[in-house]
Amino acid sequence: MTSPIHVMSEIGKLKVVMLKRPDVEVENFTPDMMPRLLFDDIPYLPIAQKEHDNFANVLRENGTEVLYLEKLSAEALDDGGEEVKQNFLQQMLAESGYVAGVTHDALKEYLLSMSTQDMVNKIMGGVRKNELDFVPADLVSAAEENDYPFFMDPMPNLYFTRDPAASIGDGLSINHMTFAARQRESLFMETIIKYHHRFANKGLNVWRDRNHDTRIEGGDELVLSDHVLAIGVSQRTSADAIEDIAKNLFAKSHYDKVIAIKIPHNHAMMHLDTVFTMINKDQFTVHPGILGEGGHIDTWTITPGKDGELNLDHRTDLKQVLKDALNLDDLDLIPTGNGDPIIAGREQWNDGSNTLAIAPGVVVTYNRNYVSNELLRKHGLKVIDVLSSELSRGRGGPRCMSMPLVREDL
Ligand SMILES: NC(=[NH2+])NCCC[C@H](N)C(=O)O
Repeated sequence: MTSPIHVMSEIGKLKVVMLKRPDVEVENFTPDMMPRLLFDDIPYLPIAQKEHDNFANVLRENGTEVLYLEKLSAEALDDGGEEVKQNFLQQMLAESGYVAGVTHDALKEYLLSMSTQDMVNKIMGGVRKNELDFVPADLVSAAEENDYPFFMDPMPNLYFTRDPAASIGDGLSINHMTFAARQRESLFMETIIKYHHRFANKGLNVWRDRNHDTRIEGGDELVLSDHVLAIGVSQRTSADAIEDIAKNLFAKSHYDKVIAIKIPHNHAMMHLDTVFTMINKDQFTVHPGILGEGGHIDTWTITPGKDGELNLDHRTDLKQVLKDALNLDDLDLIPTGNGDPIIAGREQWNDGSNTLAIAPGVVVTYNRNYVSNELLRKHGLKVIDVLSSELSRGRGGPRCMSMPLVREDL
């Protein structure tokens, strides 16, 4: 039997993927909450959903089974039974700021009065104060800022299923994320892996769990082969988390090389996959803006050292580093926006480098990045472009919006 998670590359034919259909969480906030929630605009929900359904259909038409985070989460809680559901809720409330107390109790009662699916959707969508027939009378609540409309914030970034967890080999990392706006997200994946009948007790390896202080996100974790990973040192992933996961992988898996790639620490390029993705055995997209003079960039190739320690090799020629790690004679680095500074900047902002390979040389991209798409076609790739006007407002593209669970081996 194949493992429910099996991902040995970025490009093997995509067999099973997990998505999250955007719902009320992407519009249940005001402009002043946007920076904190990591959004630059508020999507128009009906169109965002249409676009997302288009994305899911494209994947299905190409032979991929599409699973949904929201559905798996509810099923996992039902599979786990009453105690699991109670514990999940306790943890979610604690991470939302309510370890105990009157508000905790009122929220718990409110959420438990719903079906499991409605409860999950409600937690994802956010709980407003005016939904509950309850005004907290304790000092903590009274002393707090009263105008804030939410008891529990919405989680608008959930449709970027790539980030809270990442499939690697026959296992995954469940991530401690950087910003508070996203930290609760990975609790859903932890619950699915532990209790959903499709995943529980199937020998899955958790290479690193969410109980850490150091930060890592799936947008930075790229599976280049069954031996090599690339991980971004970015706004969202810290060097110490990379060392930690490298040590675990070297000790327990067939992975023996991690290429750490340092990218600018900013919102436009928050993850490695916003500036660099693998799309074929010897082809990558790369945003020219991350390469310094002469095309150089800081990379550290990490390999197992003595007594569980790590060896580091610092190099700046990305192309050569990749060629060496993947045993390739040549390699095609395709620049976002064809290298034009205006187009590259604009199309990178709209996730023009954030391609999802669904087979070697076959990629799903946003249709709005037409210059980059045309260039990919010129380089021999099959490009399937999907609708993107509203989805792109969350600052993530097809790779961010998908968590591959099973890919065919190459
Ligand atoms: N893998 C990715 N590039 N994900 C994009 C995530 C975008 C999201 N708004 C965030 O800032 O977290």
